[in-house]
Amino acid sequence: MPNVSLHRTFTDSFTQLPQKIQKSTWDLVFKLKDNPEANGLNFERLKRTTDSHIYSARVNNDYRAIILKPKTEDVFMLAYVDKHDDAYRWAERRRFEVNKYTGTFQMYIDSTDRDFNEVSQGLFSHYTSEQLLALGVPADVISPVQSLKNEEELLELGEHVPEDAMLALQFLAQGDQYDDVLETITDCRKPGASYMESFINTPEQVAVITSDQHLQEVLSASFEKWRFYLHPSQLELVHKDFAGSVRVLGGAGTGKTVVALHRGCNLAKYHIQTDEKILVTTYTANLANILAEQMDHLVQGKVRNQIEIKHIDLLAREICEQRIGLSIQKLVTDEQDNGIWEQIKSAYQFDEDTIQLAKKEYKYVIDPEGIRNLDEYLDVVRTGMKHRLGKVGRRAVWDVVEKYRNWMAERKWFRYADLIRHARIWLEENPGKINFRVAIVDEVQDFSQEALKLIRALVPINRNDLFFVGDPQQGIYGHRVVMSRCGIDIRGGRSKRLRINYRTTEQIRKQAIQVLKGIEFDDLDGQSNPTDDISLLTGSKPLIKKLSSKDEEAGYLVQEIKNLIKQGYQAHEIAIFGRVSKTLNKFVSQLEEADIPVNSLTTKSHIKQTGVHYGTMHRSKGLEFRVVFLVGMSKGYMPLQFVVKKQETEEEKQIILKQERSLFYVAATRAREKLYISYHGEASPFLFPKSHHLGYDDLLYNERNDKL
Ligand SMILES: Nc1ncnc2c1ncn2[C@@H]1O[C@H](COP(=O)(O)OP(=O)(O)OP(=O)(O)O)[C@@H](O)[C@H]1O
Repeated sequence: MPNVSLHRTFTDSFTQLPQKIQKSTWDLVFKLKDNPEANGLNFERLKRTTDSHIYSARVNNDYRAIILKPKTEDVFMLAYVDKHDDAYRWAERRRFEVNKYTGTFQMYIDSTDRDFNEVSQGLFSHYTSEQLLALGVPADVISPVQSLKNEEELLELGEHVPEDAMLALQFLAQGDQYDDVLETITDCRKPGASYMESFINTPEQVAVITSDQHLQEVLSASFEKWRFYLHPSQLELVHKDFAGSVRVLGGAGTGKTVVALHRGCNLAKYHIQTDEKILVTTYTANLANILAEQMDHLVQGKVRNQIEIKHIDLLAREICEQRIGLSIQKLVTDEQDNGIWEQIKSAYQFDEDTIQLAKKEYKYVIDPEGIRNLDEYLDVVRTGMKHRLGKVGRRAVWDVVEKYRNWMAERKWFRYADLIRHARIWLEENPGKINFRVAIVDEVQDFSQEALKLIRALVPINRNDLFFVGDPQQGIYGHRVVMSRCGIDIRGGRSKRLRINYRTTEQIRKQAIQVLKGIEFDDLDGQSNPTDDISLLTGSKPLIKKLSSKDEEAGYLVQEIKNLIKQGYQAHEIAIFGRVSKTLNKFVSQLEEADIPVNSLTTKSHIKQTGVHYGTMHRSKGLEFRVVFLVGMSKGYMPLQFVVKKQETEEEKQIILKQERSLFYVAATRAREKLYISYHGEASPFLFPKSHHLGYDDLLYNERNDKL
């Protein structure tokens, strides 16, 4: 029986088909698998293609599938399906090859009839043809590549370069060392491959079908690519047996969540005992919901039940209520918490300076370090705090803190951070009372030190015990952590990076990342963390639009959304984000007036299949949409002048500014295909950053501007 494989372009084209045609295509695949000679398949070689082993097969009267059938091997690879003429046109100039240097399967559009002149100061002038060949650039593509002057021209070559070679070239263009790029390639590929071997070497593009059930799964799934096409760099992280805890960092859209889900699923299936459990956790409730939904796609039944998915606050709350027996009268928000400090001040007649110092010490030292008593506070090293605070000062601070804590305890009021601390202390004092065999943590950059210690206390030290994924550039909650100080020991080989962005186009990624230029991010363990990803997709440049008033901006938004819907975009594939929810009201009401359905994104809401989604930029975390509008991006509102201004010290202001930059980066990278940024009055300095240092003139809201 022949082996059947599906190329990613086949799954892409399949999803676009009407349901009836999908059914016929499905029948075709099964027939092909059983007997390619069967009547009615019209399995015939395409004459016009550059390759002699490309065939078409009949789906029905109108539709054809394009299939690769090498002469010497009993394998079929389905490459594309579409209406007869469109399918033929798609195949016409497409080459299907095994690269003899990398052993990868390569598909690209022939461009040998064009003239390319080698340039002396080109993008790749300092590499020899041999060096480029070794990276997997096909011989025919060497001269187009050597004619390139800049990165933009490289991206324009698009499908004329095979995907794996394009990635290697993009990394080189970005400044990676040649040897490093070559090593990454040779690490995961094997030269001298047959077609079948090349499919296996290229798992990000070709799904090799292993059984009828597998074929059923691939065909009946709704074709989320991430379920079947993983890059070797992702697959390694899913399957590798690690001696201890692992941290995977990568920019937005590099597939960290995808890897975390697959790894959780893989460990649950093959590595844990039936009475053991895996914890999958993240920072917010709605992200935990999304993770649970996606995990349901990967695994069901008994194995799924061994995977518990919960956000960290809920986990801590359950431990506090169900294990420790805490009775929680009220969960205090940040705003209410500020009010409590004010009350302590007037009840005990503390002066403003003492209260402010105590608050700051609580926020940056006592709370993050999980300090329980004065002795611990007197001993602690106040990491990151610029001003010395001696014993007398600390005693004075502790006097206020004790009163604050008593105030909360008497009323049985808690913040989530308190619940995390209580749960952590209880777990450390009661080892083995709750055990997970493995914990997988998504969005680790948003976890506090206490939360990380809680995770550590939940999982005994073992092989593959903890798996963290995150992006320090997306830290929007201001936690400063050093993982090694939380009992989490990540040695060199277990600190990994993902660098290929699968979500956003390179143009959107570039616009988003420029706001972080020159800003230092560490790897959550004190070492620097580079920002050097690349995107696989290309598209149009983000559109930045200046409007003269808020009304005009709202009108513009409505018009653009109407246009997109006319072009075939569904309303739910579009999202609008603003810095604060108040900003959005006007925009939302105008959309409603124009009869465009809308959906608010709240803490617990799910992505729905109807209506344009809207919410604050904080709500955009972890989500993705085909089109994103960032509205109200005016000076004074991005970064939000009010939160920057209310910080006491310059140092605190800079911390908030960094968070605001990250917030912009997060929201902009939610866009898969199109990003629209609009403002009225003066532009946010994040839109056209001149330098990474922002003076206060760049931030202050100009009172003459139209109010948002
Ligand atoms: N190998 C792959 N092939 C195709 N699509 C992929 C692949 N890996 C990830 N994706 C897709 O890329 C998008 C981003 O993936 P994912 O959400 O895992 O990224 P992330 O790194 O967690 O992003 P963020 O940090 O921004 O939340 C998703 O749509 C996902 O389905």
